Amino acid sequence: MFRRFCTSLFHAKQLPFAFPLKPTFSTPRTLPKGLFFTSAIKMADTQKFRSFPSLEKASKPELLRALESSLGISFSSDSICPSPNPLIIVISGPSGVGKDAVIKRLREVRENLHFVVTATSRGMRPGEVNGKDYFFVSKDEFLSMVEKDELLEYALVYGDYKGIPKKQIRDFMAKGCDIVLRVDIQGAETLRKALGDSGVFIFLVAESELALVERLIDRKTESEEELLVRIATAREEVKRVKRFDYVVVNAKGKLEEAVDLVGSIIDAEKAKVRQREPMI
Ligand SMILES: Nc1ncnc2c1ncn2[C@@H]1O[C@H](COP(=O)(O)OP(=O)(O)OP(=O)(O)O)[C@@H](O)[C@H]1O
Repeated sequence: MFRRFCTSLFHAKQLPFAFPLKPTFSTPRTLPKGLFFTSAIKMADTQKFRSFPSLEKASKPELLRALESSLGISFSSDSICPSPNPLIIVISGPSGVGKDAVIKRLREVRENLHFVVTATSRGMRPGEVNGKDYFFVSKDEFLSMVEKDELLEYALVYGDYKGIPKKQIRDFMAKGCDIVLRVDIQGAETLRKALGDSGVFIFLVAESELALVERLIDRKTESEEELLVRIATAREEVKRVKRFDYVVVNAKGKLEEAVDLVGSIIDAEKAKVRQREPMI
């Protein structure tokens, strides 16, 4: 490996174009400047005046010291890439597709995610916990939050206000957490306007329309009328998939696969050279 490194550097001396003076991309995740270029220049000089310990006989620390001394630098054990930016992940999809189910499982299997608790003007129901299920506020308090631009997105749902507090997102992003927002398709569209490309938008779908309808029937939480509305709405909503970044199929009995794919999306976003930069 070391030999290959040296050989390519020696060739680089003869072929200067092999090492462009500037990286060909600019990105928030650039490698530390000078690491390779400085090494290349100094390394080329070293053969003139340094005798190197035998690669076969010298210990690794000896070789490291020799390399540092030859290159005139000391190797840093600091991370080569800066930490990735926190993500804002928006999970959306038609009613009954499994948003809650996916998020519940994601909560169990992944760390460092903050699942945003929505503020609502609706009264607390028995068993609900303030700050866990929702942040319960009065209608006046909610409207004052709207007035002060404290909500990233809000809507009037069946007579009650629901909204996403910006402060909560800011606070958890400052702690290095990724943020997960679970919203309906309309909410996702509003968030897209607010966040643009700085958010990661994931559209959950069932494997087929039939599967989605069966899931809604099995859930047994909707009246006949509600079922009809939800199915009609879902038909329209599926057409909006193009406005999302990713689509994840949550097929019957394959919740785990859907959750794994969401996890992989998060991992891939973390490895992106050009990181998203959420501004809230
Ligand atoms: N992969 C799956 N296979 C089988 N059943 C599933 C799967 N994912 C979710 N379900 C079930 O489908 C039903 C709907 O799921 P869930 O309530 O999570 O949907 P939702 O998208 O959050 O719905 P809504 O937007 O109406 O709240 C639930 O009974 C859930 O347990």
